[in-house]
Amino acid sequence: MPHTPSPQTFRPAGPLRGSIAVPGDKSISHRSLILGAMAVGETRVSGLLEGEDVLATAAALRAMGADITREDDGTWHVHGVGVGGLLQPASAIDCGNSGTSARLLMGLVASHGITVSFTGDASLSKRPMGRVIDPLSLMGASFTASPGANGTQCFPLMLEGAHPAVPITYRLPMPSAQVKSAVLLAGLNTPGITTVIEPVPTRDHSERMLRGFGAQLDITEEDGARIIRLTGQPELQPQDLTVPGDPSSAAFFIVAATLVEGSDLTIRNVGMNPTRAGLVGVLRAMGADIEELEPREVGGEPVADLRVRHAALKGIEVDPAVVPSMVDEFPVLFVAAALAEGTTLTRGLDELRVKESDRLATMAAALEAVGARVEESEDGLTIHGTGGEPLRGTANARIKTHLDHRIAMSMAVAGLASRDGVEVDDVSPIATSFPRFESMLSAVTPRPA
Ligand SMILES: O=C(O)C1=C[C@@H](OP(=O)(O)O)[C@@H](O)[C@H](O)C1
Ligand SMILES: C=C(OP(=O)(O)O)C(=O)O
Repeated sequence: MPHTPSPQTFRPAGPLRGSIAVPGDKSISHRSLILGAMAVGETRVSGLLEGEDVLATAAALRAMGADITREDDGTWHVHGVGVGGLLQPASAIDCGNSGTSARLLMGLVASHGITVSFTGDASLSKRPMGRVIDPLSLMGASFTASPGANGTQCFPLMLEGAHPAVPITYRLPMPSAQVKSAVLLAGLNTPGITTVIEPVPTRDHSERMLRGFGAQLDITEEDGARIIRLTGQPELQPQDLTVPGDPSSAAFFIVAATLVEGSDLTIRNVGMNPTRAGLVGVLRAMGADIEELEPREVGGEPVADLRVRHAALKGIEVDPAVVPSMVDEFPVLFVAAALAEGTTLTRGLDELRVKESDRLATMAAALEAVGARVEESEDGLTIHGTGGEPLRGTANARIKTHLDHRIAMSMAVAGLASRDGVEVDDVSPIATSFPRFESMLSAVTPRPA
């Protein structure tokens, strides 16, 4: 079906005030459905993110035999097929815009004796799949992929799973939780021990949840690398799960409240897993006022309420070591940097070029279009901030979002801190990760009379 864009203008607004709870964590939501589908019996999930990406994972798992339903009270029930129990789907699995669905499901399927076609939207079809094809091929799966730009292997593709698959030891060539998780999920139905070596730690939700479902997972550290060993073919036990709020969704409100004068906003139930919470530390180093209230644990993950008050920001040099813990938050950090006093320098962001869009090029163009001063390098942006002066906004131009939800939401935040407002070309991709973003933003930002 051809995609019909929905343009939208985000205008300057008054202070953000009150209290909100952002929707469930996208990464944890995908994993709770996937591991629920691999358990025998009923897993119950509350707080699941009902965004298009997660719904694509649910539809895929249903097509392969899991029974997944939603109760009127918002609780999801997953009746799993057990490790090794996936069935051949009747038609292609459509992952939509979701890299996480694509790569995690490819891993899951790779050690089942089934053949599956995978498809996705125009954005997903440009993203590199060789990074999961390589290790999954070593495990015995075979692939017929579509050729992408510069010799990459892309969607649509056909995956013929291996049964039995071969356990491997795989050292991640790039910091990617999706690749790590794909290999571990393939390892579930593989006899013996599958090992992933992670030189740079990435989000660890898969590891936490695999243990929670009863898999045997040994994690050690050697020379700064994490070594994760999964014993194959466990019987996973169904769980009652609560998904914490998504720090990547909270990020837009954290930055918006920091930038708009007079703001005092509390964001409840935000996941604070150290492998995800890098943005809070970087914003604090820039001068942000973010208070952590009632730190606690929800569903095996650290969580807190965040009280964010307006503060003037200063540009900094962002340590490349924090990149994996805030990889999806850079687009909105760039907006914060554009309004800070002085220069913000970012490096080590090569992975941003292979997300829903090339987020370095897309954000450099978007910020320039609203009057910011930006220099793009191979692996980062250097941004010379206005020192708090509002950005000009889009005059007669529309920001190109390239089917990228994070660009649309980041530029919506830029609109709040602009003089003339910011018009983005398409807000529909926001529904992939944060369907209620616009209504929540309106609820906490009364328009100036
Ligand atoms: O594992 C996950 O749930 C995710 C991992 C990250 O991708 P990479 O593994 O490609 O870095 C992140 O950008 C994505 O939004 C979600
Ligand atoms: C990169 C993202 O997601 P995915 O890889 O699942 O498409 C994101 O949500 O920013």
